[in-house]
Amino acid sequence: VVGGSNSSVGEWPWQVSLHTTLPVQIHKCGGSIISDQWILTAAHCFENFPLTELWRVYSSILKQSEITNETTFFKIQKMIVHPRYEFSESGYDIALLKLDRPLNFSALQQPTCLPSQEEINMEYTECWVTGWGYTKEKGSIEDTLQKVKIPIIPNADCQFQYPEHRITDKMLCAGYSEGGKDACQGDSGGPLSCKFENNWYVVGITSWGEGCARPGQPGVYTVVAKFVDWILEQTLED
Ligand SMILES: COC(=O)Nc1ccc2c(c1)CCCCCCC[C@H](NC(=O)/C=C/c1cc(Cl)ccc1-n1cnnn1)c1nc-2c(Cl)[nH]1
Repeated sequence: VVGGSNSSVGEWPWQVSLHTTLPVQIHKCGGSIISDQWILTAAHCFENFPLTELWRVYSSILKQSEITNETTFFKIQKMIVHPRYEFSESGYDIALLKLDRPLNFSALQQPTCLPSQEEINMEYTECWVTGWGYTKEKGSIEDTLQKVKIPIIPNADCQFQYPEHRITDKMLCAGYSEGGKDACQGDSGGPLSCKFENNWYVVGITSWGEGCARPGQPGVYTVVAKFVDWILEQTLED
């Protein structure tokens, strides 16, 4: 996250850190708790790491330094990548992870709400992107979970800013025309969380952008509302 600040304990209790263990253990992506056994994240995180055995899910973490060999984690029982995903910039950048066991909700780990399916993206006026990603383009993973408030912008404006891309209705863009605040490498898969009538919703999944926090190059997010049917089909089936 570029231009953000440190989150406090329990501020984003649905945020998880997804690690792979080989060749060394490192943070790879963010994710969001949406039920006691399901994590919502980005499909692109698994492109070169499709084996569930290689992944660890850490919840109720504020600092990456809290993670040691003794820290408990969840294994992934099932990984569902959207069947129409090809690469981030063509959309459908969404995946579901079923945990090997249900997690117990607490102040530090609990689900966020899925948005309703109506097109109300523009009514969200309080949206934040969170993650342990870089704070500048050639950065490194942050220890403390970062947060930054970023406005959702109309897709028409976003399409003008990305003339070589097709910004679909299943993508949303968020950013400041002057840049300076954005997601960045290591944040993907994490939530764009919006507060609406005193509840928090995972409105977007951090997906891609041209550089980080550049003027006129907003971040592009998967519109979760467009996939609620798919999410329910995949998760309620179990
Ligand atoms: C010590 O541990 C580490 O350094 N870990 C570690 C450190 C970094 C990374 C990994 C692990 C995961 C790589 C593979 C999966 C994921 C591959 C793609 C992923 N993209 C993003 O997270 C965000 C993109 C992004 C999203 C928005 Cl909305 C706006 C601008 C964006 N950016 C444009 N340019 N940079 N950001 C990424 N993530 C990383 C890179 Cl490197 N790129």
